[in-house]
Amino acid sequence: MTLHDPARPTLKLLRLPHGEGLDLPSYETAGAAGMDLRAAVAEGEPLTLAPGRRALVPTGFVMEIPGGFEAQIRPRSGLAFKNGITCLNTPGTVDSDYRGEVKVLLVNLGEADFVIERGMRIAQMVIAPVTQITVAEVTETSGTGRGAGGFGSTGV
Ligand SMILES: O=c1ccn([C@H]2C[C@H](O)[C@@H](COP(=O)(O)OP(=O)(O)OP(=O)(O)O)O2)c(=O)[nH]1
Ligand SMILES: [Mg+2]
Repeated sequence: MTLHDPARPTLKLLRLPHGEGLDLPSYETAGAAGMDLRAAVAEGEPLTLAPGRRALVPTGFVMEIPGGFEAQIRPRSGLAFKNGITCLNTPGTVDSDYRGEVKVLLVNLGEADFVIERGMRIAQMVIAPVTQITVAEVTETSGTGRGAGGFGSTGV
C-alpha cells in the first residue's frame, strides 16, 4: 500500500498534554515498516535506565487504530546493538480498542546507564492486520506426518 493509496487506512492520534511539541510518530523513509516513537518524558528530566532495569516510557499519545489492525511496538536495532536497549515485551501489542496512552516497555540489557531524553526515538511501531478466529473445543484432531514432533524433532 503506497503513500497515496486511497485505501490506505488512517491512524488517529490524540495528543496528551505532555506530548505537546513532540513530532508525530512517522515513517523515517518511504519504505519503512515502522514509525519511530518518541519519549514523552519531561524536558530537563531525563529518565535514566540502569543496567538490568526496566521502565514504562510514555509516548504522549492515545491512538485509535482502525478495526482489523493492531500496533506492534518493537525495538530499534541501533539502540539494541549500541546500548543493549530493547522492548521487554517485544513485540508489544496495542489493541485496536485500547484508548490509554501508548507506552514503551524498555529494558536495559547493556552494561552502562542509558539516559532517555525528551523526544528521543526509543522504539518503532508497526501496524499489522489482525485475524480473529472462532474457537471450537473438539475431542480429537486430524492426523499429520509430524504428529507431536517438535522442538528440534527434524534435526538441526
Ligand atoms: O508495549 C505495549 C503493550 C501494551 N500497551 C497497551 C496497549 C494494549 O492494548 C494494552 C494491553 O496490552 P497487553 O494485552 O499486552 O497486556 P495485558 O497484560 O494482557 O493487559 P490487559 O489485561 O490490559 O490486556 O496495553 C502499550 O501501550 N504498549
Ligand atoms: Mg491483554
